[in-house]
Amino acid sequence: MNKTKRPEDSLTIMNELVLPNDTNTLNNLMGGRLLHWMDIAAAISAQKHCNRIVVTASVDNVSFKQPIKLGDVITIEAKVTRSFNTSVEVRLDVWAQNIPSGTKVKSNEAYYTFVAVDQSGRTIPVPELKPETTEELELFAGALRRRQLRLVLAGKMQPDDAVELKALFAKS
Ligand SMILES: CC(=O)SCCNC(=O)CCNC(=O)[C@H](O)C(C)(C)COP(=O)(O)OP(=O)(O)OC[C@H]1O[C@@H](n2cnc3c(N)ncnc32)[C@H](O)[C@@H]1OP(=O)(O)O
Repeated sequence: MNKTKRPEDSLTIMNELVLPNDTNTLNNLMGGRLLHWMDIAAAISAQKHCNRIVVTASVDNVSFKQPIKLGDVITIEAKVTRSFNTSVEVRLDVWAQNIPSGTKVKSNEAYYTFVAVDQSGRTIPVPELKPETTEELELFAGALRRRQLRLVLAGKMQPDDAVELKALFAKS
């Protein structure tokens, strides 16, 4: 059976320079280009955890808080937060750095879900994840609720079965 992994084992850091071909007419990074880079970084991270081919199953809400400008350096950090049966959740943090002015701002956060598949596209089990730090334990706990929310929204889980998610809204 698959060996247990740590979140650190899947850490992936990707850098990209925003070039003219990546921007709109206001010289801002196109959202679709950033989502593409995020998908690649997250897929590499999921593959490091699974040691398998992975496919993107879903992308949670990604908000663009402020424009990223031409010439900025994008840093995308991706790490697996939790594994389930055949799927893993990957968290992404994105920063935009303007090297001449010395500024670096957090621009995006997101969660992507990947499913491990064999050469025929059949889903296969993934290794267990053992969180270690306080932050990793918090992300691990939250991953169960985020999974329930995305599966309910995708019509793949009955709301009544989303026990941990519903508990968030229960009156004490
Ligand atoms: C890196 C890339 O960009 S790859 C290219 C883009 N992605 C693709 O082409 C993927 C196309 N989609 C597929 O191949 C299929 O829908 C799959 C493999 C993702 C899921 O197949 P399904 O037949 O729905 O499989 P099934 O219902 O058995 O679920 C398998 C796993 O997917 C998860 N899953 C299915 N749909 C979703 C969803 N919308 N969101 C999150 N997880 C999902 C399930 O929870 C399950 O995880 P678990 O085994 O850990 O509990």
